[in-house]
Amino acid sequence: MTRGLFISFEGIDGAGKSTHIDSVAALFRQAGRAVVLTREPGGTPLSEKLRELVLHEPMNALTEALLMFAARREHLVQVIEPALARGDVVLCDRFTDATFAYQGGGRGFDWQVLGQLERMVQQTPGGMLRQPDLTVWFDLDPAIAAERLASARVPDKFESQPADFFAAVRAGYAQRLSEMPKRFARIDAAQSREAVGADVAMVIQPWLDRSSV
Ligand SMILES: Nc1ncnc2c1ncn2[C@@H]1O[C@H](COP(=O)(O)OP(=O)(O)O)[C@@H](O)[C@H]1O
Ligand SMILES: Cc1cn([C@H]2C[C@H](O)[C@@H](COP(=O)(O)OP(=O)(O)O)O2)c(=O)[nH]c1=O
Repeated sequence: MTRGLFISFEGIDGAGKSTHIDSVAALFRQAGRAVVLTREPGGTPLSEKLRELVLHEPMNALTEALLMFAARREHLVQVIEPALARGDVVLCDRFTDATFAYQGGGRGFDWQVLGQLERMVQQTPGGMLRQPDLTVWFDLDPAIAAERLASARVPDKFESQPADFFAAVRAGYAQRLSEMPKRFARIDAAQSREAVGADVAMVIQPWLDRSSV
């Protein structure tokens, strides 16, 4: 049976993730794979309710971190683990690196405590720590992301944060990459849409090759 594949997409708000995820899904479908396209916070009816709360209500930093992990636990148990067990490709718009980057880097919440929650929440049925096989990080200067977003949409709780918040979020992503370099692919998201798309296709290619054997 084909092995399941778990890919997450990360970056500060406005870095370009949503622009490219559908084309990655199309590439895997062309290679004959079943694709589950999902997102965090969210991905199940309960987790989507938690998303509404966490993106729109002011709250304490620990409450925010716990709600992110509560939504993630449901998402893992109800959607991600069953899909991987079937051998599907799971493409997830944000996963735990976002919690380290936003709640850890951006809000300054304790990194070690996030690590403890990660180990508790992401334990697989077989007792392993579930992590994405590949994390595509759209790395972008917050000033460029802010310019792109200004004309694009009404900001939510995080998107309306000041530039130094996003500089800290970006540093949080860089820290995660330095801790787990093997699963990360950093994309220079300041390039044109076409160039970013080509880089994304390049980092996906080895996983597509494995899909067609
Ligand atoms: N490479 C790019 N150059 C210029 N604008 C871009 C680029 N990639 C995406 N955008 C635009 O920037 C905005 C944010 O992109 P989006 O994909 O929604 O970001 P994210 O999902 O990471 O928040 C959108 O209006 C999108 O059309
Ligand atoms: C998954 C996750 C997201 N977030 C934040 C990042 C984003 O600002 C917001 C929602 O992400 P996203 O789905 O990228 O928003 P949009 O659909 O508007 O592009 O939640 C966290 O703070 N911690 C987390 O663990």
